[in-house]
Amino acid sequence: MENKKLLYIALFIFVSIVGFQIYVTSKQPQVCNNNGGGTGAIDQQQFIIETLQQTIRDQERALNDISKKTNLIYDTVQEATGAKNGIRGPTQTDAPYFTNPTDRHIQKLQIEARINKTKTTLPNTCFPLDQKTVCLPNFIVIGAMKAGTTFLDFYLQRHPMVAKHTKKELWFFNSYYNKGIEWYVQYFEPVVSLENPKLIGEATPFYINNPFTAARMFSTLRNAKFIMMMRDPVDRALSQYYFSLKWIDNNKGLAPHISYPESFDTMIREEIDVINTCVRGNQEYIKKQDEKKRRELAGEPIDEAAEEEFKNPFFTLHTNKNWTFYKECARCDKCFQHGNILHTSGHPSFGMIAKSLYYEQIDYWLDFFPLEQFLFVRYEDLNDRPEHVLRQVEEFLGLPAFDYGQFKAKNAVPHEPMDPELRQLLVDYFKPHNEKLYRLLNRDFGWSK
Ligand SMILES: Nc1ncnc2c1ncn2[C@@H]1O[C@H](COP(=O)(O)OS(=O)(=O)O)[C@@H](OP(=O)(O)O)[C@H]1O
Repeated sequence: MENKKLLYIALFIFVSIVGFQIYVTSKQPQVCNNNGGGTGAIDQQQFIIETLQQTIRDQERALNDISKKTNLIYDTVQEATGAKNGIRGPTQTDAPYFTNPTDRHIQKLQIEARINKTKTTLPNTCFPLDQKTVCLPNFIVIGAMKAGTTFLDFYLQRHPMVAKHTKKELWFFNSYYNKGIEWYVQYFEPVVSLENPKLIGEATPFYINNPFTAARMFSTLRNAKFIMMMRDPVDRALSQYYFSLKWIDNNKGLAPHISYPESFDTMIREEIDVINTCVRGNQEYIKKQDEKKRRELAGEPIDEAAEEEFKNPFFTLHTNKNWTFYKECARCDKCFQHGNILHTSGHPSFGMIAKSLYYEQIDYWLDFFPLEQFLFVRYEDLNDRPEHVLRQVEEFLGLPAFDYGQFKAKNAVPHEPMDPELRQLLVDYFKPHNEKLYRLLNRDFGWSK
C-alpha cells in the first residue's frame, strides 16, 4: 500500500515535469536558422519534438528506476522522515493526474506516433554551424564488410529523398571520432526542410565490429536507424581474403608496410588458433583477476611477476606475428574489451572469422539500441531479388518506393572457389554462432549447414 502511494507520488512528479517541459519548450526561441529561409517554424518544431522526446525518455527511465527501487526509496523516506522511529509518516501529496494506466499508455502512444512521423521526414539531429544548419545521419549501414554494402549505398544514393554524401565510408565512429562532429557533417549535403525532406546516411562496414562505435553512436545518433547486411559467414570470409589481395595491390604506395597475407587456408587456421587462445587467455585473465581481488581483500601479498604474466595472456604466444589483429590483442589486458567483439580493424585481411561472428557483434549493439532500430538484410537476396531488398530498406527508412532501373553488382572481386575440406571446417566453425543468431533474430538465414 505504502509502495503504491510512493509510486503515485513519482507519477505525479513525472507528469508535472513533462508538463513543465512542454510549457518551456513551447516558449523556446528558434534555434536552427536555415539558409533557404521559411523553415524556421519547422526547425522550432523539430527542436521541440526532440526536446520532448528526450525529456520523456529521461522521465520514463527515472520512473522505471523509481518503481524498481520503490522499496528502497520507501525505506529511505521513512528513515528521513523519522517514521521508522514512530515520529511521523511519509509526506502526503495530491493524487496523480493520470490514475488510469490505460490513459497514460494512450498518451504515450500518441506522442510516440508524432515523434516517429517526424523522424521519417526530418533528419535526426540538426544544429547551427557557420551560419548554416547541418544535420547528422538518420541511418547508417553498419556492416558487414563484403556483404553488399557498396551496392546498397550506391542505389540509395540515387533515391531522390536521400541526401548525397561525398564518400560511402566515413569511418567517423570507428577511426575519426576525435576529429569532431563538424568534420563529420561536412560530408553530407546540407538539408533540412519539410518541403524537400531528405534522409542522410552513410555506410561504413567496419562500424559493426569496432568495440567503441555502438557507445559513440548512442551518445550522438540515438534515434538513427541501422542497416546490417549479412552474408553466409563462410563466403564472406573468402570474399574478404581476395579483397585484401586486391587492396594491397592498389595501395602499395600508401601502405608499403602491409605485406601480402599467407594463403587463405593458413590465415583461417591461424585465426581459429588466435581466437581460441584469446578466449582461453581471457578466461584465465578473469580467473586471476578474481584471485587478485580475493587476495587484496584478505590482505595477502600479490605476486608481481605472476601478475605481469597474466596481464597479457596473448602476448607470450604471439609476439612474433606482425598482424595488427595480434598486436591489438597483445596490448590489451584482455582480448575482449567490450562484449564479445573481437576488435580486428587495421588491415584488410585481418579478422576474416571474427568479422563473420555476427551474433557476438549484434548482441553487443543490443546493449545500446532496441531491435526495432535495426534492419537485417540477407546478402543472398541481393543476387536473387535486389528490388525486394531495396523495398525492404525503403520501408524501414520510411522512404517512398523508387524505380532504380537495372541493378548491377558493385565491388565484385573475382576469386577461386574454396577447398571443400576447408569449407567444411568453416561451416562447422560457424554453425553454433549462426544458430545463436537465428534464435536472437528469430529468423533462419539459411546459410551453409
Ligand atoms: N547485386 C549483388 N548481388 C550479389 N553480390 C553482390 C551484389 N552487389 C555486390 N555484391 C558483392 O558484394 C561484395 C562486396 O561487398 P561490399 O561492397 O560490402 O564490400 S566492402 O566491405 O565495402 O569492401 C562483393 O562480393 P565478392 O565479389 O564475393 O567479393 C560483390 O560481388
